[in-house]
Amino acid sequence: MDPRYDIPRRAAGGGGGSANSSPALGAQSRRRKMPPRPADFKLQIIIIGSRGVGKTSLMERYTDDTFCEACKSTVGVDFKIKTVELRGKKIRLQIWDTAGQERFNSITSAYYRSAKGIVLVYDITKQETFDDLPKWMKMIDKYASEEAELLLVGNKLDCETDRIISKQQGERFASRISGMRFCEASAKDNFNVDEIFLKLVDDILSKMPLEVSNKELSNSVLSLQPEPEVPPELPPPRMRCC
Ligand SMILES: Nc1nc2c(ncn2[C@@H]2O[C@H](COP(=O)(O)OP(=O)(O)OP(=O)(O)O)[C@@H](O)[C@H]2O)c(=O)[nH]1
Repeated sequence: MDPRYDIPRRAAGGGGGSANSSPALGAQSRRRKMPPRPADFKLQIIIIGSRGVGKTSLMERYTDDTFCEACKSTVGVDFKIKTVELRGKKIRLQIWDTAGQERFNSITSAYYRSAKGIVLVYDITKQETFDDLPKWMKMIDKYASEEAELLLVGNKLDCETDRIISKQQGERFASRISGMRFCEASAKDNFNVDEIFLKLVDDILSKMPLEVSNKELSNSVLSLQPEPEVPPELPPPRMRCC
């Protein structure tokens, strides 16, 4: 993986060995403990694509390193937060996972506008999820910001023997859309999952003019009051369970 993608790995065993320290040392280290540095930056990323392509699985693999074999379909939208460090900045990522079912489009479309990055997913073993891509591009054109970074992901790479959509087909689709990147991944095998999100964030940061990023930076540092996780005009996301 690119060494610039310097993400804090979840500490194995939960917290630097303090569980084995003596009580006195524990108290001492507690006194010395610095409060975590607040995030410099907030970014929203939205995951879209047809039903069952693995949007939730990619999000959960990235944020919690878990995989669910028999998940329920997402209803409306769900989200997770993950903090990453990139280009010397601490970035708080808000990742929106949207329902693939068309009947939720009126809810999910409201979340496109604020996304700085869009992950469009299809399933390499399901032709119809690839055929649906132009429909999702129409949603992007209609509802997303023109500046949003786009990444096309062919998921379920672990199912190579059932593959219907070749890598070249995915590449060709992405190459026809200005600035769209492409990769294949497997949420199940945890292949290319970190890379999807980190590459997208890196692209977002790299295209931000310095003055804009400084402005956004100071805005986010100044607005330390709790921010609403959901845009106020939108209904709260409906959570799913596995
Ligand atoms: N083999 C394999 N199965 C996967 C992978 N990712 C997801 N799945 C499975 O595909 C099914 C659908 O996954 P979800 O993550 O719920 O798909 P989704 O796109 O969020 O679906 P909707 O919420 O209905 O839009 C589940 O049974 C997952 O276990 C993968 O990389 N490989």
